[in-house]
Amino acid sequence: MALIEIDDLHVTFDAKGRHVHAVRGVSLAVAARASYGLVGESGSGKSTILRAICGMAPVTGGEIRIDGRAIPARRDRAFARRVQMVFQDPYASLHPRHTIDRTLGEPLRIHGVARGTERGRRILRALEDVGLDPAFRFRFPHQLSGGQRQRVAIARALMLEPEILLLDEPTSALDASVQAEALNLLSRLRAERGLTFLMVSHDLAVIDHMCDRLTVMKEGRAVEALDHAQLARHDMKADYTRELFAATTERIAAAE
Ligand SMILES: Nc1ncnc2c1ncn2[C@@H]1O[C@H](COP(=O)(O)OP(=O)(O)OP(=O)(O)O)[C@@H](O)[C@H]1O
Repeated sequence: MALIEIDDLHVTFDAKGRHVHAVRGVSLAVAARASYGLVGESGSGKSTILRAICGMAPVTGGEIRIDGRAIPARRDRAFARRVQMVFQDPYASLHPRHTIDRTLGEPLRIHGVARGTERGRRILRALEDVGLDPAFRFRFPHQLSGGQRQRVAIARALMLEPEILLLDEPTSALDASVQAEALNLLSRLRAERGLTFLMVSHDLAVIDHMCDRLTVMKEGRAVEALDHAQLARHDMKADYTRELFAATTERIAAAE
């Protein structure tokens, strides 16, 4: 059985008289310890799928299951301990007036795990795990580079030792070299901790590098699901996937 199962998911936003059917019957299954990608152009509904899993988007049809169980309508503490999300923009997702110590300590405090010196030890270990010097502990987000801030966001997501990370364009706000380092860090952490990733990117090259399986999204629908080997063989059925692949190959060739 897959760890994450999404079955005929629909998400519909009704805002200011506008009716947006953002996700239109998407199904997918993510095996435990796998890394699964969602790729597609802007507005295709990728982020909305991650938000729906976290209870941050209105599900109007279908079901999401984790370990065979429908996720609770109100995502409870137990859910937060299993599933965490990392957002694209670490500056927006970190509180500007909280030190890194406070940011990393917050999940522990809320969940009542590790107090006093043990909490401090966990914070230092979390910094080390994402390759940040202990000196960063009492700094503020504006004193860090974009790559360092995203490492803090990753560390925060891992504080409660979740099984699943939902990654929404986790590196697209970063420069190319910093992006590669952050992707390598995520891959290493996944291997070391046996994490399961569901990762969104508009960049097929990123998804190809990171994921063993992917779904291509367009206008709220899943166009096609492929595994790594099919992608390598260019074994794709949909014209849209082929176009996306050709555009990525051209971009990489132009950059080299
Ligand atoms: N809170 C919201 N209220 C109204 N419409 C929304 C909301 N969030 C997303 N949408 C709409 O849902 C559609 C899918 O958006 P979504 O952010 O999931 O796309 P995406 O593929 O992740 O693209 P991007 O990379 O640009 O975020 C878009 O048309 C978007 O405008």
